[in-house]
Amino acid sequence: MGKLILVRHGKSLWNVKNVFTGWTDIDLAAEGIEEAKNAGELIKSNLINIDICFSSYLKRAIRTAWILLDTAEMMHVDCRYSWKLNERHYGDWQGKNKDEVLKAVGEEYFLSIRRGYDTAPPSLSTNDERNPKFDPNYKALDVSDLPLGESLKDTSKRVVNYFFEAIAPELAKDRTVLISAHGNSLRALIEYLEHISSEEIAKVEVATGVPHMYEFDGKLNVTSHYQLK
Ligand SMILES: O=C(O)[C@H](O)COP(=O)(O)O
Repeated sequence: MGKLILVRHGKSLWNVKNVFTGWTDIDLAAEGIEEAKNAGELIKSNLINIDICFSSYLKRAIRTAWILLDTAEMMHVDCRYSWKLNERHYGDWQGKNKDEVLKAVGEEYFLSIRRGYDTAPPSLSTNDERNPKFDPNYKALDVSDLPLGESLKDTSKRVVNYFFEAIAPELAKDRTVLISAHGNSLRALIEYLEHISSEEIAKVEVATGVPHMYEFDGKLNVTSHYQLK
């Protein structure tokens, strides 16, 4: 079985401003570019050879993958992109400052959405300009597949589904796979891979730009996981 490397994109311009981002296509901040370079240096210094790369459709994850591969001198590596690795859709909270939302809705409700498992944020209305159906990047998709606001459970369904559809077959070919994605889409995958309960996943935070390595047995059970530092 191959190895899996998960990396959350480097800090974006909205991470720096503490704004809910979700599916909003915000680029890396200068600090995020440095984090992606650092992740690439770690891959190189640990003599890891990446065979294939997967990223979400969002430029902060795509650029992180490109910078990482460039720094690791592996720009030839094939990259595949899927909306199913996108960040959790943050519904009507997208574009809003996190501290202001917290103040407006109270801590309990805020945390039930931000770190709870099955509570979704307030949905976008179908005619909201932030609805992904208005974004040409998603024009090939069925509108009924496009979220207007997701819980972690909703996010987990599409991410884990994609893992089995596209990524597990590469691991089965003994390939070393890089996934560049997002705080919550990676929490959803980590919850699945490490058998973390839906209560315990609330405490799991994924730092930006830190490569997480996973090794497996022949049945795709995780045998070890560690962070490159
Ligand atoms: O979409 C976002 O705002 C971030 O990528 C993740 O946000 P969170 O840590 O507030 O869930």
